[in-house]
Amino acid sequence: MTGLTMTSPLLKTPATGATATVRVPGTSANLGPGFDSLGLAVSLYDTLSITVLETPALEFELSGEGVESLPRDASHLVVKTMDLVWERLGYSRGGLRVSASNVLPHGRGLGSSASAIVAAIMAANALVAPADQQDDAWVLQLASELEGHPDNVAPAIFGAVAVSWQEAAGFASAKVMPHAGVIPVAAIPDVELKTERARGMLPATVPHADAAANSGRAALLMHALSAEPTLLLAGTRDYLHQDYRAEAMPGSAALVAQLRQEGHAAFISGAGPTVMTLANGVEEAELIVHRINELGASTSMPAISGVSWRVLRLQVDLEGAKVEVHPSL
Ligand SMILES: Nc1ncnc2c1ncn2[C@@H]1O[C@H](COP(=O)(O)OP(=O)(O)O)[C@@H](O)[C@H]1O
Ligand SMILES: N[C@@H](CCOP(=O)(O)O)C(=O)O
Repeated sequence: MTGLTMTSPLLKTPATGATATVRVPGTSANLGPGFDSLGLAVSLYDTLSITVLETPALEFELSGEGVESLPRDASHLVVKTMDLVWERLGYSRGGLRVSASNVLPHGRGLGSSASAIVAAIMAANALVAPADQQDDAWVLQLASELEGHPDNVAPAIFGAVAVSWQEAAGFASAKVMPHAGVIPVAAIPDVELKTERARGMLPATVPHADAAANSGRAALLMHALSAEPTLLLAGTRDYLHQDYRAEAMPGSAALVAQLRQEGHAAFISGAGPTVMTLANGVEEAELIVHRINELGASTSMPAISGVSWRVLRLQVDLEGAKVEVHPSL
């Protein structure tokens, strides 16, 4: 490691030889009625390691999701995001080795782009001189700006359940610990839906009655999630986005409807098409896993069985993204 050097009178460079490693959870946003504001972190993790090279090369060691399709140049989301961080902090990039082990599926509503942005910001921030490093509130602000909404990035940074909002001063978020009985079950279809496309399906305005009903459910959901999980089914009812997007994910819409009819708190995870269900305890979680597999195998509901589902019983991640630097700066 050669330490921090000056490339011009104005720009510093990150410490060559140092490696920052970030482990970042995936997230499930909206949780039904919390469009663009609520999200929770789940126990699926991407790992990103960035090494600052002495040469100007960009090297990529990618594995897992997106290995065939992600760019291997400065247009890679991680590199673009790190460049922006360093520009804002008065640094310039030289060469980098980007090693990414991607577990989060892309375009499925589990916040892969948000987690990649958070990991990149945290890695870039950890590689500048300690005096230039920024706090988590700064990370939240920049990540929300880049993602366009805070509901995925906040739980990816802080873990647990995040309630996020925006005002003149910027984005902010409160961390809420879930009741220990809450278990997320993800049903991930083998089809992708870009968040951008799903956002384009939303109307510019909604009826006041829907907005009012949605506010009540969002408030109820926070009580259900933190104190009374028997109310999760009522608390996860959404009026603002799921119906408008259903035609882009008919199998997911059918699965949500069927699980809710059977009494389980199912909703579209983020912009979809993953279906997330919040179980109240292990017994209900096992029942939900069994039931989704059964519906997927039965010919009686072709909208559901026409899709191939990967069903995962998860946990709520309580800690959020973690970064380590070797050797330490
Ligand atoms: N780990 C990653 N590294 C680089 N780019 C990523 C990564 N994860 C996601 N992306 C980019 O984000 C896109 C998916 O974003 P989006 O449509 O918002 O879906 P998601 O719900 O998974 O966030 C991918 O197609 C890819 O371009
Ligand atoms: N509130 C956003 C959430 C998008 O989440 P993602 O995991 O699909 O990126 C929306 O509903 O558009």
